[in-house]
Amino acid sequence: MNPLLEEIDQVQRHARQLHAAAEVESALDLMAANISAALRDRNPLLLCVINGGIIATGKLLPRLDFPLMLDSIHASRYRNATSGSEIHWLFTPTTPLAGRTVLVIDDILDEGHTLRAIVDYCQQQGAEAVYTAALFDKQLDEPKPIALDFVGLNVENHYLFGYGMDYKGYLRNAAGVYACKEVL
Ligand SMILES: O=P(O)(O)OC[C@H]1O[C@H](OP(=O)(O)OP(=O)(O)O)[C@H](O)[C@@H]1O
Ligand code: HPA
Repeated sequence: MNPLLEEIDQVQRHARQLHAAAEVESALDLMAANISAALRDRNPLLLCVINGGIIATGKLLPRLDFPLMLDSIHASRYRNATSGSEIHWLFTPTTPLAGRTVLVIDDILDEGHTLRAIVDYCQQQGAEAVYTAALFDKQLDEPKPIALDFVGLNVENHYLFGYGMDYKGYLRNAAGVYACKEVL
């Protein structure tokens, strides 16, 4: 077998499930209700943070029954690795942000540098208000440079995969939240 696929298989087989799909789906329901209450009358522009935010965004959209627009932004800090470095901007939204209420949607807030940079970018583009949502907020001991307006679940401090979160580019499609076994 391809050595990377073999590693992915090992990681998946040794991983520990932290949250089952049903729990994440209930968290999405609650998140959508909170987003609706806050943004129903704001004609918001939703920004999906590619790649990780695709599942969170795709699952939230049909739960929101008010006028909204969708665009995306691609900022990557991990680039298929398990620790972050500098942010690479791969593309920015084509929809003008000036004067808009923007809701940035991602899979996970980890150290918070990616979301901080995206919010700064939206503000520099003249957005009137910028809200943030992530399906998961990793519980760290250190303070983060940004807090979420809408969050699904608080998650333990491990390297995770599933519901959009990847291990070396794979396992985003896992239907649950899994912690990789720590390599000591
Ligand atoms: O809070 P931080 O420590 O900045 O990490 C969170 C970011 O890291 C992941 O993206 P990644 O850079 O792995 O790109 P991806 O979306 O393609 O997975 C995730 O989707 C968030 O955007
Ligand atoms: O725990 C994580 N898993 C996957 N991608 C991530 N990006 C930041 N933290 C994580």
